[in-house]
Amino acid sequence: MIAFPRGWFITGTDTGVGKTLSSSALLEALGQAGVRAIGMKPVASGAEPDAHGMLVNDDVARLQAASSIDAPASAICPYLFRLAIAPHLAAMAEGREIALEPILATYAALRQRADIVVVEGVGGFRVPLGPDFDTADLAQALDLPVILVVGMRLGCLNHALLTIEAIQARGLTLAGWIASSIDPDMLAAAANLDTLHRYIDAPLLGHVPYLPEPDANRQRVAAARHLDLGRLLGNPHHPPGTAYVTEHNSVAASPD
Ligand SMILES: Nc1ncnc2c1ncn2[C@@H]1O[C@H](COP(=O)(O)OP(=O)(O)OP(=O)(O)O)[C@@H](O)[C@H]1O
Ligand SMILES: C[C@H](N)[C@H](N)CCCCCC(=O)O
Ligand SMILES: [Mg+2]
Repeated sequence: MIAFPRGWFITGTDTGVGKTLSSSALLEALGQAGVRAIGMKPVASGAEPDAHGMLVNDDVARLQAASSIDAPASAICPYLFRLAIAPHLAAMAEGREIALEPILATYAALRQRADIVVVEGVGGFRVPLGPDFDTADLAQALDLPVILVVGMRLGCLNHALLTIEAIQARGLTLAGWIASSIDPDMLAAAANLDTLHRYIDAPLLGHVPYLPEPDANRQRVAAARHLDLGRLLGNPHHPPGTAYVTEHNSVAASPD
């Protein structure tokens, strides 16, 4: 019996900070460890028509490519909108509303097929989805531990600490955080990382350095090498006989 968590809700300090890169890298590492893992993007805004006129969202495509289980975009993204704007506004522009139930149904269906579901939010932790709910409510409804991706740029300290306050205010568990160096010119980057280390009472799951790799698949594989899956999955209290992922991403039986 492999004792895996059901998955994680991936949030970020903002939009464009590395949630998709980190989510796909996590999926990559899980797949390499033999785990049946699939990515989910409940709400995506910003899509372009492909050669067949089908709307394609880059996040969804990257999560699909990283997953070890095949699924069509519609099975992992119940709400896909054309305009690359706040999702509730993108929905409004199409005369649609985002509701919780279809998202929970999509997640439940994925849970039937995968050991682990990596759910990528949209933007930061408190993005409005409709008149009476937002992404924090969604995280709460999914009841998954949260991984925070901190985009390392000036301003990230405040965004990270406020986001963690909001996560905890919802009674959710911060399973860990990932630093993503999105700004190669950030001043005092190491000192900022050290400050986050001291303030954040949750494990650093990895620091993804600046990876200017234009190919998304190669960038994902490179980023996966910087994640410590053992720290995310492993813990000192494995019940004897369960299997877990070691720091070398190999599934191993825990010592009796
Ligand atoms: N560590 C990094 N090194 C180099 N480029 C990065 C890094 N992290 C993210 N990027 C790039 O920054 C852009 C935004 O990253 P990503 O799409 O993962 O952000 P996001 O938080 O998922 O954004 P959104 O809110 O739109 O979902 C992408 O082009 C990605 O390749
Ligand atoms: C379009 C972008 N890439 C994201 N998908 C949506 C980001 C929503 C941010 C909303 C906000 O906090 O202002
Ligand atoms: Mg994304």
